Amino acid sequence: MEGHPLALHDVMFIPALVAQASDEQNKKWLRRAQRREIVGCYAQTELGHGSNLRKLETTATYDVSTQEFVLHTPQITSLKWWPGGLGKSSNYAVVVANMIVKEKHLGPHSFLVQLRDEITHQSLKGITVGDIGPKLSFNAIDNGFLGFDNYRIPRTNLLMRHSRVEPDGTYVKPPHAKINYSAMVRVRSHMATGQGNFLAQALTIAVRYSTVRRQGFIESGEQEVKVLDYQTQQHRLFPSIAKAYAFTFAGYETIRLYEQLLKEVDTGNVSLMADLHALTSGLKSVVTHQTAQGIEQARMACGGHGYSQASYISEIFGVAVGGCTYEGENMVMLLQLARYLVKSVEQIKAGESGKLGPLVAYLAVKVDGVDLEKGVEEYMKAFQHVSRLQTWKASEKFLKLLKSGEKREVAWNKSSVELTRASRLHTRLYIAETFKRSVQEVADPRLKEVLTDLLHLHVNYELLDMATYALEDGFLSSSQLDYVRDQLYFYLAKIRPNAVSLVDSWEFSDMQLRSVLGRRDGNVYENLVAWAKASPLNKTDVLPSVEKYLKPMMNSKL
Ligand SMILES: CCCCCCCC/C=C\CCCCCCC/C=C/C(=O)SCCNC(=O)CCNC(=O)[C@H](O)C(C)(C)COP(=O)(O)OP(=O)(O)OC[C@H]1O[C@@H](n2cnc3c(N)ncnc32)[C@H](O)[C@@H]1OP(=O)(O)O
Ligand SMILES: Cc1cc2nc3c(=O)[nH]c(=O)nc-3n(C[C@H](O)[C@H](O)[C@H](O)COP(=O)(O)OP(=O)(O)OC[C@H]3O[C@@H](n4cnc5c(N)ncnc54)[C@H](O)[C@@H]3O)c2cc1C
Repeated sequence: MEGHPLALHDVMFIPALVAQASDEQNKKWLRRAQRREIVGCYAQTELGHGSNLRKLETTATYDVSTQEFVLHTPQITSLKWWPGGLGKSSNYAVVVANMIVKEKHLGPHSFLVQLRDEITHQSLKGITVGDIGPKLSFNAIDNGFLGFDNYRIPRTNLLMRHSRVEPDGTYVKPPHAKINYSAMVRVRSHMATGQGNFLAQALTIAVRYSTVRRQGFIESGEQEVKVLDYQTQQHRLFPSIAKAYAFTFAGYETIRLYEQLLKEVDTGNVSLMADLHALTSGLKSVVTHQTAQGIEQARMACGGHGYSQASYISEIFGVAVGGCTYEGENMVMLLQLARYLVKSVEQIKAGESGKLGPLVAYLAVKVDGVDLEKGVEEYMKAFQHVSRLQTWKASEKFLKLLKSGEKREVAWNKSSVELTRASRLHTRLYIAETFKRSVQEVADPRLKEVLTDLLHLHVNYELLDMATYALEDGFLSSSQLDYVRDQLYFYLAKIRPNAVSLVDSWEFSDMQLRSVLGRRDGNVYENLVAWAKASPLNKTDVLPSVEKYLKPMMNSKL
């Protein structure tokens, strides 16, 4: 859970080679990387810039006389900073640098760069590399810094699957300007399943513990109740169980789309790139945020013992919450999706609704009202309505500011909170729709029934959470919201008997969970005592600090 120093080798280094190095280059590098003869990382972020890639400062200047690129770190803010596995483990890196050929700045490009000697592992001359120090979590990963002092690499170390620099310095452009961002798009495509998994771990711990923990009464005179029987506890945990399933289903879809994109790009078709970028930008942001919230609620649902490291939930939280920042800070990525939404609105206004992609076609179709009692399809229409309403409002705000003479960037900034709201609603619609589609496809009737309950819980919880938007223009009445609330409480109670099975079905082993509270056998109290006794502070009855500090204080006459 704390991460693995070679994680980025598998998660980004190899995928970057697969997607961006030419077949010829990969004959040399890929097999070696796959066999782990070389260990790599993905070095893009710098001390001064992470979000705004166009301002990366590391330069790769082509020297036509030697047919080499000269990598250089011009100032302190240009140091690579954060890449996982860079500090101590990697001897190679895919380095993203601003490429300069014949004095022309050609923007960020990826290079394979050797950092350390393959035998001694010592850093090479011209390279400064090290670890950035302890972090909130992920402390088994050596996130690192890296500087170049006019460090030379062969021309052929530019990853040349999509763009090239010929020996004479002729630049051959890629088929899409952002194709070099593919390693990030890949991780973003996988993040919904990855985060769903983190949320699932925390929920397994909290739900299991909530059936062991007895405290208080619902009806007087009986045995104290399992805390999972409280409606508030169910409300804290069950909507997140639904989300963990929903994120996993949505993630399967984005992984499939990414694989499709890879194949299409190889045949020169880059048409899916904009759609997938918009989709994964929004999904990564919403899923990481809701996962962090869900894990924190799971921790609190375990009361005092949730705060102990014996719960292990704090470590899961630390790792998962990193996802709000890495692979694009959430606000920045929500605004990427917002660009796509605003463009869609502009298309509709220009009478080109027919050209809209399937995920945004609903923006052009108005619905007057819904009958929620008819079922999930009507909820989908309600989600579409709130997303459409907010997307149009935010877009109109931006377009009006533009029309009034504001500069594009200023108008964008003044509309940005509203735009991020639109992106979230659009993404939550997508999650609900993929959840619905996935449940409909389940063949086993008993499984389908339980998952359908979770789906109903999800749509009621989500709609209630978006109620302000739905009430704003009178689309939903307050009596409809009362119906949504009643449904929500109905499904909380209906799911209760299946709650443990729903988390057990994720099949985490005790070794994976590392939680005293979430043990499969439920022997929480005995093991909490054993865990506490094993604490380093309990190795001796009297600590050295007693002689050193406590006694002088206690014996002092002052
Ligand atoms: C087996 C798989 C494993 C995966 C597991 C993951 C699950 C988690 C589980 C465990 C975790 C263990 C490991 C953790 C790993 C953590 C590793 C972390 C790594 C990193 O963080 S790497 C660094 C990531 N950095 C970023 O993400 C930077 C964010 N910034 C950007 O991406 C860009 O700067 C930008 C997109 C914000 C803006 O780019 P730019 O300035 O160049 O472009 P704009 O002017 O804004 O837009 C112009 C135009 O381009 C379009 N565009 C932008 N990007 C793309 C793209 N990628 N594809 C297609 N199109 C793109 C943009 O939409 C604009 O279009 P329009 O003009 O609007 O049409
Ligand atoms: C655990 C972890 C692992 C990482 N691993 C890697 C790795 O392997 N390789 C790698 O290269 N990098 C890695 N990173 C770096 C990571 O990708 C960046 O930190 C991330 O992209 C955010 O960029 P930043 O740090 O520049 O944030 P900043 O952009 O400085 O964000 C600060 C604030 O400014 C806001 N902001 C910035 N730009 C805008 C804008 N245009 N509009 C509105 N608000 C804005 C943000 O929303 C945020 O609130 C890792 C980071 C972490 C935490």
